[in-house]
Amino acid sequence: MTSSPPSPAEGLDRKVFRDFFGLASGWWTGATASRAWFLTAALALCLIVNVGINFAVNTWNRRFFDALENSDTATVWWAVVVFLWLVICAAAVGVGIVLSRETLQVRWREWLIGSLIDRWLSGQRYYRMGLARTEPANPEYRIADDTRLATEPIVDFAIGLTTSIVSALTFVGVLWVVGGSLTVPVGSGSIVIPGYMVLAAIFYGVVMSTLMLWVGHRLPGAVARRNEAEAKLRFELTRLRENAESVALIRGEADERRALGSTYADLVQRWLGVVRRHGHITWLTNGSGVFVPVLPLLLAAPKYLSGEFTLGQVTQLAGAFLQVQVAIAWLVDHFRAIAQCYASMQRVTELTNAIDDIDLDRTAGQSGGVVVEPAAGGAVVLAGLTISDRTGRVLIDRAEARIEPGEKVMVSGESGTGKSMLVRALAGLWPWGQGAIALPAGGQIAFVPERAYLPEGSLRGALLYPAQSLAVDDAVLREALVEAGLGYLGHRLDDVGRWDQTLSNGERQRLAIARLLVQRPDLVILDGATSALDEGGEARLMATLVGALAGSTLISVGLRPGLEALHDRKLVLSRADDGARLASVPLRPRVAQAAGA
Ligand SMILES: Nc1ncnc2c1ncn2[C@@H]1O[C@H](COP(=O)(O)OP(=O)(O)OP(=O)(O)O)[C@@H](O)[C@H]1O
Repeated sequence: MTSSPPSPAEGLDRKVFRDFFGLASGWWTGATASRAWFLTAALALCLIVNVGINFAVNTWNRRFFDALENSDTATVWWAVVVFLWLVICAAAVGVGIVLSRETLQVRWREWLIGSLIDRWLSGQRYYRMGLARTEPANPEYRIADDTRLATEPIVDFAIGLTTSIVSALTFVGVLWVVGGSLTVPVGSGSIVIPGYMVLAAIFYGVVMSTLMLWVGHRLPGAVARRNEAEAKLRFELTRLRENAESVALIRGEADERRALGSTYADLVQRWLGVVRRHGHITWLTNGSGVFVPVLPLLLAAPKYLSGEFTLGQVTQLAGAFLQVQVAIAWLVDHFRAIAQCYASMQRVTELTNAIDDIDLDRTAGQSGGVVVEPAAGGAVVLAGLTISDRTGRVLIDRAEARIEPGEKVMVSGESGTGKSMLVRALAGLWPWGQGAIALPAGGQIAFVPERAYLPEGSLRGALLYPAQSLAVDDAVLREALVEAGLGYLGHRLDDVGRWDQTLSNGERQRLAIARLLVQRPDLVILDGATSALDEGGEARLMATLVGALAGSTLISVGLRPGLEALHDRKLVLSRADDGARLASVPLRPRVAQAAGA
């Protein structure tokens, strides 16, 4: 059962922003910089022109209402024509904003996904994080969805911020110039408040934003916790699907249902927490939504009634007040999106931090790390190889071995003595420990685990994987299938499907061996690669492999004793308290057996 997802701290952590922007700003500085800056500049230009159009509409309002008040028919008609042009310009700039904004979002996310996938896949980090148990839950969701949920709102924030600043400067100017000062009688004298509409607009905006921050500061944490619970539910459903056969065979549905029910109940609780906080925020947003259009009319009313303002000026001031409000309180409008975005940024940075940590682990292992290097001469050499786990517990102690080119060596030992660890170390996937492994330089190396990976696609693709570009004749592929005991699949080379699901365990293992017969690597390392076959079938398949790859070095782990005859030597791991010991045991010469097989 997976553990409950961690609850992110409430509030916003600045490190998350720093880490995320450190990562995501690479789009503007790397090879993609010219495209990134072009889209950014295009968007900024559209936004500035858009504020210009808003200013023109605001001025238009004043002219139009003044003309109505003065029954000036000629100006009213002129205003109608100008308005039609303003509509066309507003529509065109709107299209410009949508296209530049969405293209920027798509391209930025494309870059971010690409760079995350590169970081995740390179150096087998996707696998090593699992081994080290430091992988954050659902990395695939973080790469596929959180990148979108994090980047899209940031672009929208940037748009809101740019529009707000330009708009605030423009319309504060309108309020200042058109609104003028207000003279308030006090006792026998009076007080003059200069730019009173500006002061009122700024005061109202700041008060509302502060209230919003105060009421909404717990929302980001609540959204992050809900997203974690969503991710857990998805993970558990996926895990159930992946283990469908095992669960179905032991009739585990009721237990799974109970576990899923408790996960879903937790999600619902966290969701309701978000709903409650949205409710609190809506008090403010809706109240303010009704109040804001009326407030400037109330503020302008005294000067209109005293004849200082025309109707046009009142309309213009009301519009400008609203624009300043929207500008100052842009945070209010975007609060929910910030919360959503923060949670996703956090999930992306958790993944990149885990990736960085696994690299640190590799280079700064307590004992210097296992060094895997190519060496001339073609031999596989283990020199002072100690393999430990991440805590420093020694699993294999100071192993020494030299496997000559073409030699066939069997690695055996009781369960848990570290045979698979040795294979991981040979593959460069287990960094913890010390000592050195030399592998043949330039030679092709194939690792075949117990459950061979078969990609989706044609059978031909599965046989050639990962050397898809290898030009191999169909006859050779069919011959390999026949030799591996899969001759009946020979006519299905181009059949596309999920071969990993349609083949049985034994067939999958035979296919992995057929792959070796096609690709003919110089060094083959098998880890339980034929364990699903019956003893006779395994012996025949191994004899075929040994015979076909006579010149290749073979290291095979976990094979039944009956196969000793096909190997030159045995490396035996024997359990000891301070780490298993590796010893070399000679076997009878195999030439005759292999040839006779
Ligand atoms: N990811 C891991 N992190 C820490 N320790 C691990 C990890 N995987 C395995 N081990 C431990 O390392 C030891 C050796 O495991 P390994 O899988 O290499 O044994 P093995 O000899 O291949 O066993 P078997 O024959 O049963 O497959 C075991 O004690 C196991 O618990």
